[in-house]
Amino acid sequence: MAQESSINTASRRTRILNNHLVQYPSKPTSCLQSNSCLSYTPPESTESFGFDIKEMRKIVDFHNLEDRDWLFGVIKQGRVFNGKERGGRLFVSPDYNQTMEQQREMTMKRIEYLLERGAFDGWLTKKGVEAELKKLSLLEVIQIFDHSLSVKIGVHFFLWGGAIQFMGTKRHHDKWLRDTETYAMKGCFSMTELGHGSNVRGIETVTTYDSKTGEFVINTPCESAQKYWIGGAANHATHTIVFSQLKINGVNEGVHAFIAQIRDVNGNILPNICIADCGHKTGLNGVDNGRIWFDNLRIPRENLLNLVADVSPDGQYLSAIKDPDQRFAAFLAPLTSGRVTIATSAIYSSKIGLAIAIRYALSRRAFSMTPNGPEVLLLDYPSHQRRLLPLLAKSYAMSFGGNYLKMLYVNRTPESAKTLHVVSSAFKAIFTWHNMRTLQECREACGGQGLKTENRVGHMKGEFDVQSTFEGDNNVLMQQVSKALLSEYVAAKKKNKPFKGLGLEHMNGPVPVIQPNLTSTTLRSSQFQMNAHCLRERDLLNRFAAEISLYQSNGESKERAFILSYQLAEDLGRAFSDRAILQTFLDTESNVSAGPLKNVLGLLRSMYALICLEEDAAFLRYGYLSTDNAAAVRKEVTKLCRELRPHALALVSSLGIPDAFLSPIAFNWIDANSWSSAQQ
Ligand SMILES: Cc1cc2nc3c(=O)[nH]c(=O)nc-3n(C[C@H](O)[C@H](O)[C@H](O)COP(=O)(O)OP(=O)(O)OC[C@H]3O[C@@H](n4cnc5c(N)ncnc54)[C@H](O)[C@@H]3O)c2cc1C
Repeated sequence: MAQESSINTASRRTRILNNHLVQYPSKPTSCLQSNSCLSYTPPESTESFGFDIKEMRKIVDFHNLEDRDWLFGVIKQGRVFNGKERGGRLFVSPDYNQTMEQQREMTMKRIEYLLERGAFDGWLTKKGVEAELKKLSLLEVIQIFDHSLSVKIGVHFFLWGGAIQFMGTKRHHDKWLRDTETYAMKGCFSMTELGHGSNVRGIETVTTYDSKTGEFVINTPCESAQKYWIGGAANHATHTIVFSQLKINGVNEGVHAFIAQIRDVNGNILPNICIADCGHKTGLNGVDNGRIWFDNLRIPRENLLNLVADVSPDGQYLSAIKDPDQRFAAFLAPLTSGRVTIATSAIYSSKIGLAIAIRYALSRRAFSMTPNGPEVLLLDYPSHQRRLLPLLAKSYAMSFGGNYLKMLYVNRTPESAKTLHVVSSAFKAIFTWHNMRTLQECREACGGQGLKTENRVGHMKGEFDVQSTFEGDNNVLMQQVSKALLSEYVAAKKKNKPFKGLGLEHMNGPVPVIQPNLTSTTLRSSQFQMNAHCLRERDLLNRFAAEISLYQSNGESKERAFILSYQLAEDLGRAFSDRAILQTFLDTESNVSAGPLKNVLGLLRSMYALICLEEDAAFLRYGYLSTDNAAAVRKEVTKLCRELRPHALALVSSLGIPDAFLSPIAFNWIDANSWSSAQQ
C-alpha cells in the first residue's frame, strides 16, 4: 500500500490500478496549465497524400480485404480483446501484465470468442484456393492483435490439422477434421525433443508394432527424447501428433507420425503419459508450451498417418518410396504452411513497428536547427529517415514477396514442390530476421516511449523473436536453400542443359556488366538493379560450386565440404532471396498503371534494390561494385530517403493495420499521457 504522506489526505483520491493502490491529487498542478507546454499536431492532413492509399492497401494486402476488415471489427468489439481508450481513441492489445497462467486462459477465451463468431468456419472442411487464402488472411489479422493467439491457433489448425490433412488419408480426415475445426478436441504437434530440434531425423522417441493387438506402442527411451516446446501441451491439448522412429521387426524405418490422445475431455492427463510445463518464456506467454514423456503408450494401428507409408495388420512395413531420404522428405513436405504463415506474419509485425515509429517521428520534435528556432520533427532529420525509410521499403518489397509465396502455396502442385520448399525456407528466414531488426530500430526511434509495453514496438521484439527458431531454424533453412541451388547447378552442368526453375534462368544468358560510373538514372533503372542482383547470385553460385568441388577433390566428403563452405552458402542464400524478392516487386509494379501510385512504388523499389546492394559486403568483397559505384549507391539511398519522406505517412497508412491495432504514440500522445487520461 502507498505510504501516507504529509499532504492532506482529503485532497487525494485513491483507486486500484493493476493491484496497486494509486494515489494522486484531485486537480492538476499549475505547470499542467501553462501555455508553454507542447501541443500535439497531427502529422499531416490526409489530403496531402500524393497517391490513393486505398489502392495501395489493395496492392499490399492483396487478398481478402473484406474478410480482414470483418475480423478487425469483430476483435475491436470483443471485450476479451481488452480494448482501452487512450487519448480519446480505442486500442486493443493483450494485457501482458497478467501472469503467464492468466495470459494462457485469455488466449483460450479469445479462441472461444472467435469460434462463436464463425471465424474458423471452413478452415479444415473447405478446400480450394479461395478457402486457403481466406484462412491465411484471417490468421494475419489475428497475429496483428497478438502473436500468442495466432501461434496457439496456428498449432491447432496448421500443425495438428495440417498434419492430418496432408500426412493422413481419408480415415483420418473423416475422423478428425470436423472436430478440429469446432474445437471439439484440441490438437498439438510433438516433433521437437530436448536433444533434437533442427535435426528431426535424430529424434529418439521409439514406436514399435504389436501385431497381436494391432496397436503401436510409443516410448520415450531417455530424457533427451522427451518432447519439448510443444505448443498447447502444458494445459489445453487433448491430442497430439507424435513424431517417432518406427521400428518394425527390429528394423528402424525412420521418422513417422502418429495420432495420440493425451488428455480426456475433462482435461485430465491420460495414463502412460507424463506432461510438464516449459515455464515462463521471454515472450509468447499466452501459449502453453509443454514437455511430454510416453511410457508404453498404446494407440490403434489406424493412428499412423499413412499417406507415405503404412503398416499392415500383420506387421509388414509398406511404402511406395523405398529410399529413406526421399521418404523423409515426402513426410515433411506437407508442413510448408508453417513457414508460409510465419514469413507473412513477420512482415505484418514489421509494418506495425514502422507505422508506429514513423507516425511518432511525424509528430515528435527534438532540438532546433537554428538558435531559438522551432524544434525539428524527428523524421526531418536525414539520419532518422535513413534509419526508418529503407526498412519501410524492405517491408513493402517483402510484402510482395509474401504475396507471391502465398500464391505459390495455395496453387501448389507436385511440380512446384521444390520451388515452394526453397522460396518458403528463404523468405521465412529473411523476413523474420528483417522483422527483428526493424522492431529494434523502431523501438530505438521511439526513444523511451518505445519501451512502454502499451506502445507495442519494444514488447513485440520478445513476442516475435521465436520466429527465427521455430518451424525451421533460420540458419539451417538458409543452408537448405543453398544446397538446393547447388543441386540445380550440378544437375544443369551434368546434363549440359539450361537452368530452369527457382528463377535461375538468368544464369543461361551472358554475364551482366556493371558500368564503371553509375549515374542516378542508371541506379534507378530496374534493369541495372536486376542485373546487379543476378550478377551477385550467379557469381556466388559459381564460387560455391567451385569451392565444394575443390574440397571434395581434396578428399572431403560432400557433407563436410558443404559445412566448410558455410560462408559462401550464407552469402548465396541471401543473394537468392534478395533477387527473388526484387523480382516479385517488379511483377507487382508491372500490374500498376502509370501515375502517382506507380511513381511511389518505383521509389520504394529503387530503395529496396539499392539498400540490398549497400548492406551486403559481397558486392565490394567480390568486386561487383567498384568503390566509386558503392559510394554512388550510398548517395542515391540518401536522395531516395529525401524523396520518400513526403510520402511517409501515406505509406504507413496503406499497410492495412487499423489505428486501434497501433498504439497511443502513433497518434495524440500528449492527450494519451494527460493527467486526466492517467485517472481513467
Ligand atoms: C516458443 C516455442 C514454440 C515451439 N513450438 C513447437 C511445437 O509446437 N512443436 C514442436 O515440435 N516444436 C516446437 N518448437 C521447437 C522448435 O521447432 C525448435 O526449437 C527448433 O526446431 C530448433 O531446435 P532447437 O531448439 O533444438 O535448436 P538446435 O537445432 O539445437 O539449434 C541450436 C543452434 O544451432 C544451430 N545449428 C543447428 N544445426 C546446425 C548445423 N547443421 N549447422 C550449423 N548450425 C546449426 C542453429 O542455427 C541454432 O542457432 C518450439 C520452440 C519454441 C521456442
